[in-house]
Amino acid sequence: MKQKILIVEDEAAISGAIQSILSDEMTEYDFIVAGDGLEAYKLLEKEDFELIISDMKMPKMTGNELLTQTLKLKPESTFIMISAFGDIDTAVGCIREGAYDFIEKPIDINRLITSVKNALHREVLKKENRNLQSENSNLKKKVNKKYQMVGDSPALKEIQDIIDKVSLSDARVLITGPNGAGKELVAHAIHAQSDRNRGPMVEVNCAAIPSELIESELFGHMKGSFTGAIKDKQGKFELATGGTIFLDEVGDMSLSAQAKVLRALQEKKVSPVGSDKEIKIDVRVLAATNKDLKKEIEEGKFREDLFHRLSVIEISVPSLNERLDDIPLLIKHFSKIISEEQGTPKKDFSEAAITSLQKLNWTGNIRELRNVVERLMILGENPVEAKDVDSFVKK
Ligand SMILES: Nc1ncnc2c1ncn2[C@@H]1O[C@H](COP(=O)(O)OP(=O)(O)OP(=O)(O)O)[C@@H](O)[C@H]1O
Repeated sequence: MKQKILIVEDEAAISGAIQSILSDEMTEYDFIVAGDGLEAYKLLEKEDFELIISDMKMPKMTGNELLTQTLKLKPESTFIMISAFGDIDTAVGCIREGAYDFIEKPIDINRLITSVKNALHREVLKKENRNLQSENSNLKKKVNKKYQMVGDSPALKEIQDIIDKVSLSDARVLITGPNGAGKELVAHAIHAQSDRNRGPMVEVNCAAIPSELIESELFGHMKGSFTGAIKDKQGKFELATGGTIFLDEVGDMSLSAQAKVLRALQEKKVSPVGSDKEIKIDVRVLAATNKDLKKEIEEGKFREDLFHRLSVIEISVPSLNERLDDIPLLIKHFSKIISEEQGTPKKDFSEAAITSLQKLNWTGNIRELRNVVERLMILGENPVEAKDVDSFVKK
């Protein structure tokens, strides 16, 4: 079905001329004519028009009244006003009221065609923009869902509160806590909620990179700067420009790498290995560790100055054993996402099964709970019962 343009004009000769000229130029639209403002308004109540081209002086309802009433009814409507009485004041008044353009009579055909084409182009852009906005908000919802922190224990609520606050700033955050407790999730949530979410989130697992390569990994290198450097490579700090760098397992970084990271944070610049040029960096730094960094400092394994640079804010993620209240919601959450990911039916867990699970010792924290839920969904009955927990969860 073609989209429609409404022409509102009490002089049939003029509306006929406008209709004939525009329909020759724009064959993809249907042009409908109304003889006065009231007739137009009745049509507008029933149908949508891409554009309304309206005379000002008409019986029953003037163009100005039509403009005001229509914008109340459909605020997104686009109007081009036409008037023989066009003086600057009328034109300015119409535009101020919300009209897109104002054309004086006698109508200059080229001016009319250009104005109509521009208005329609603007409509296309408006639609594209609306689609992009809804796509963007769907994507954001998906990202936020992926990094959603499930749980209603006081400890988790406190963490969520801190995340909400630190997301508004660029402050460095050190996230501590045992393995599998959700440190990485906290880092992603901070990035996703911050203004930097349009930029990249670059993760570096400091424990997984051999100490002789960490400098090149973080700051990049120039071709030929060491054996194996066969081409120039950008470092993670540079790749994270405009976004966030997440230094996971930061407590496992060698002392020499720590010194270089400290310099990068102090000077907000990095130098690729084998280069004397310096690259300015604009990144937010988040770090995580399961080590007790104060103890590492005492033992001479971690630099105190770097610790203070990284831990402007510290978020300590408690073990699952310290927030057993979160277990029921986490089970529900994992059962849902596991069945979605694997296309298997969702399973319920009986009250007794949940209570049994709350009595276990969760040394592997939430990661371990997720694995156990997955195992019980595969091996257990539906609903999963306490006896399934006894049979399939060895502790
Ligand atoms: N509150 C939570 N709600 C839902 N899922 C969670 C929550 N906390 C952690 N998870 C999930 O548990 C798993 C382990 O979390 P994560 O990787 O963030 O832990 P970690 O502390 O960074 O672990 P490690 O120190 O071993 O790297 C992930 O699959 C994560 O999505």
